[in-house]
Amino acid sequence: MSISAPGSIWLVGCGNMGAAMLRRWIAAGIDPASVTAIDPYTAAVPDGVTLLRQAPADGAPDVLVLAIKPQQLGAMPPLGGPGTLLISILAGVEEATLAARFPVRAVVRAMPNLPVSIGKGVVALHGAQADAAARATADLLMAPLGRVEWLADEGLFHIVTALSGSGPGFVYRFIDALAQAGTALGLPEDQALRFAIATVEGAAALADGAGAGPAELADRVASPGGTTRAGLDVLDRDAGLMRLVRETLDAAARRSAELAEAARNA
Ligand SMILES: NC(=O)C1=CN([C@@H]2O[C@H](COP(=O)(O)OP(=O)(O)OC[C@H]3O[C@@H](n4cnc5c(N)ncnc54)[C@H](O)[C@@H]3O)[C@@H](O)[C@H]2O)C=CC1
Ligand SMILES: O=C(O)[C@@H]1CCC=N1
Repeated sequence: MSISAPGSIWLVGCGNMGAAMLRRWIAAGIDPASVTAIDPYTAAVPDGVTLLRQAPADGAPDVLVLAIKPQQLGAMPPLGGPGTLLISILAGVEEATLAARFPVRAVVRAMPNLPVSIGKGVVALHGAQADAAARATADLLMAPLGRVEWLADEGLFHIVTALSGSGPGFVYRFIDALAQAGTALGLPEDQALRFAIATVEGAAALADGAGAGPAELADRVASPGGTTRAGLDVLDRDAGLMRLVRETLDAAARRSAELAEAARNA
């Protein structure tokens, strides 16, 4: 997929996620000269991208992408102008909070996840006041990052942030657990990790477009009286895995709501 920049872009915060999105945009064909990264600490940006240690005192971009930590919002000057589209990836921080702080034309919230750096991320979008042009620009910028879907309701961001925003972190824990269990049972450590990663990658790829839900796919792996059923019986005992994952998402979603409240009061 090749795209051209929708005008000038200021990327405020070029850490893990900001840099991941930027790398993907450049790979997708956005002219690096159209991007200014603003970050007091980041080590480097891709060739051709302008790096500033603080935001310019005047001027405004066509698109302002906010990728700082939610806790850093209070220190932000009121960037943007009447023609600017603000896209924020800040966990929890609400559109109304952003609109009150930044004098922009439109606000779109986005919740990406780390695999956007290889174009296999998930990006959820919402913009209650965003017009068709703003939504089209957001779609254009997010398309190279992976699966992009608009949310029907801004309140759903807490759940999406827990599921797909934080989700890679939870999946990495599962991969680690698979690998460590394999190692504990006697496999060489590096081989156990390679097999765990390839198993999760292959299982996810197969589930996408398999025409069957994950429960049915699990049954297809589990031969009656076989090894998988013996293992699934452990995961399913007292709905153990289901409960653990539910509590995990609950905790993450609750934290998102706390971040929203803190930003409202910042
Ligand atoms: N890491 C992830 O997987 C995801 C993160 N997010 C959101 O992305 C945002 C950034 O998260 P990360 O990239 O993980 O954090 P990070 O700490 O890696 O990046 C934040 C960047 O902001 C810079 N920064 C600090 N103060 C600044 C200022 N005054 N002006 C400009 N830049 C400043 C820091 O130097 C750093 O490079 C957060 O709001 C988070 O909720 C959303 C989805 C996934
Ligand atoms: O942990 C966080 O707060 C951010 C938001 C989703 C993923 N990372």
